[in-house]
This record gives sequence, structure tokens and C-alpha cells, in this order.
Amino acid sequence: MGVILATSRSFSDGDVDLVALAHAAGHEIVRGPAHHGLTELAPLLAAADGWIAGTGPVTDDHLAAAPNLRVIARYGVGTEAVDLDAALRRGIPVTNTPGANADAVADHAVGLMLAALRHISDGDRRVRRGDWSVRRGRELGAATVGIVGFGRIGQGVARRLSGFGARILATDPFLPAAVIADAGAEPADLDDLFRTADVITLHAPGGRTLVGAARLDGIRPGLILVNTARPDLVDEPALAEALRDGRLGAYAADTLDGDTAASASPLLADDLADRVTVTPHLGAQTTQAVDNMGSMSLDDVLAVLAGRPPLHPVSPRL
Ligand SMILES: NC(=O)c1ccc[n+]([C@@H]2O[C@H](COP(=O)([O-])OP(=O)(O)OC[C@H]3O[C@@H](n4cnc5c(N)ncnc54)[C@H](O)[C@@H]3O)[C@@H](O)[C@H]2O)c1
Ligand SMILES: O=C(O)[C@H](O)COP(=O)(O)O
Repeated sequence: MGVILATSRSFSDGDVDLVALAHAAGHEIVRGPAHHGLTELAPLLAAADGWIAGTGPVTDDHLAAAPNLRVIARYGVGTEAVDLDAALRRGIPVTNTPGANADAVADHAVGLMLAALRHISDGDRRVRRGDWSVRRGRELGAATVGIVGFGRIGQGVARRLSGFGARILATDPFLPAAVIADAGAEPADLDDLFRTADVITLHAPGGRTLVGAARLDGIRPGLILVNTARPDLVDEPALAEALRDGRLGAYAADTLDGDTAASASPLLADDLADRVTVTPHLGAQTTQAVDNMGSMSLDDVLAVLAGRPPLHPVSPRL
């Protein structure tokens, strides 16, 4: 009997009983904390044969504490928090769940766009204080929307936006322009996209700042920026400044720097509440995506524990 440690927030919380599936394959699921420090995880890692990991860190120190570990399955897409080189050095394969949450996150990104364009969360807050005054919005169909990162989620957003009639620009350094054009978007470089778009939505992996102070100087006044990818893609103090001086019209994000410690973010200042909408990293939290991420990550762990290659391996970054 193997031990599979699950530290993702919602493993087996959907319609499919993945704990029973693991048990039928002869393994026990042990739950661990999602935002984990090494101290709290070490005793669980010591017994783990497989690890279904959320968005928390997976460092060489975590791996050193897991002498029996044979596979790390990222429950989700982004692998920024996983030390892929350390896993490679230790001969532990890393997997992820490409596409498992693409529809969920694309829906959420469009939802955040509409929330910002039509002042939906601000309107709700105002009504609760008895303020029924009108704040005029803009229509998505009349907007030029720039998509940064044209992978599974970015393309899902483009499909949805075509139904609204929006003009769609997209940039992705790893995709030929023809692929972008075939998917119904106009290929653009990052600078052009920031100069032209009314709404920009980020769908590239984290790991570098794409939107800093310099980038915010050349934007269309009133730009709406949506971020369902990773908080480190943006410079939060620079965004707060651009929101205050009116260059940026609104910021709508599914995560803030530090996530659980987000109350420290300059974007949560009271004077920005009418221009900032934040959700607590719930883009992938739908029943469908939770089942997809859980099934794909469990399949990978079961394959490796049975001596087979994983189905969704991640390559170390070059
Ligand atoms: N909010 C959430 O819950 C949630 C859920 C899933 C994924 N994500 C984030 O969204 C990201 C995208 O997910 P996906 O499923 O579309 O991944 P994907 O791998 O299918 O697509 C990512 C795309 O980004 C492109 N890219 C890489 N570097 C870029 C850059 N510098 N500029 C522009 N494009 C670049 C890649 O070429 C690729 O096409 C993930 O990396 C993850 O960080 C967030
Ligand atoms: O990278 C991802 O796929 C998402 O951020 C989902 O991760 P979660 O397990 O934190 O929802």
C-alpha cells in the first residue's frame, strides 16, 4: 500500500470519489495543508510515495524530506513553485494537468472583464450602503481585447470573446502568427498590444514581470487589466499608482501577491475599491475542473507507482 499526499486545496472535492479510486488501486490518500511550510509538511512527506501538490512551494528541501517519493503531480497547470531541476536531479518525475481547468479559468477571466467594464462588484458594494447612483460602463463587444499568452486558457478566452463581437489581439512569443490568426485573433507584439487594447487579459506563466511602471506609461487611458494567471506578472505598487492617476481604469485579478497574506497588497487600499476587483484564486475552482485536475493528477501518480511512465510529464525549464 502506497501513501499519496494531497496538498491541493480541493482534491477529490468534486463529483468523482478519487479517494476511493486510489484505495481501489491499493493506495491511501493523506491530506496535507495547501499553503505549506516545510515544518508542517515534513512528517507527511517522510511517509509519502506520491505527492499531489497545489500551488505551494515544492523545493529541494521538501524533496530531501521525502525519501520514498516517486512522483510529484501538480494539481493544476502552473509549475512556477516547483523546483523542476531539483526533482530532475533526484530522478522524481513532475507532472501537471494541461487543459484541466482551461474552461473554468477562461470563464472566470471573461467574468472579471465584465465585472470591471460594468462595475459589477462596485455596484453590489454601493447598493449595500444604500447608494443606487448610476456608474456608466462599456460594452465588451465594442472593446479591443489583448490576450497575453495564447495557450489553452488564452485561446478559450478568444473563443468566448468572439461571441461578444470584440476585436481580439494576441501575443505569444512561442506561437507562430498563423496559429494566432487561425484561432480568430490578430497577432500583435506586447508593446503594440499595450498601446492599442481597451482590455488586456494575462494568460502567460508567472516568473517575470510583464506589466511594470514603464509598460503602464504607454497604455490607452482607462485600460482594464485582468489577471487570472499569476500575481508576479504585474508590479502591484506600479498598478496602484497608475490606478490613482487614471492611466489604468481598473484591475481585476484572481490572485494577489502573497495570496493568503493579500491584505498587505497596495491594491486593497480603500481608495481603490471602486477600481479593483479581486477573487481568492478561484479561477480553477469549478466542479468540472476539480474533477479534471484530480483525475489527471491521480492517473499520473497511479501510473508511476505501478511502474509505468506518467501521462502528463512536465519538462524542466530550459
Ligand atoms: N487562476 C487560476 O486558478 C489558474 C488556473 C490555471 C492556470 N493558471 C495560470 O495561467 C497560466 C496559463 O495557463 P494555460 O493553461 O493557458 O497554460 P498553457 O501552457 O496552455 O499556455 C501558456 C501560454 O503562455 C505562453 N507564454 C509563455 N511565456 C510568455 C510570455 N512571456 N508572453 C506571452 N505568452 C507567453 C506560452 O507559449 C503558452 O502558449 C498558467 O501558467 C498558470 O500560471 C491560473
Ligand atoms: O496553476 C493552476 O492550474 C491554478 O493556479 C490552479 O491551482 P489551484 O490548485 O491552486 O487551484
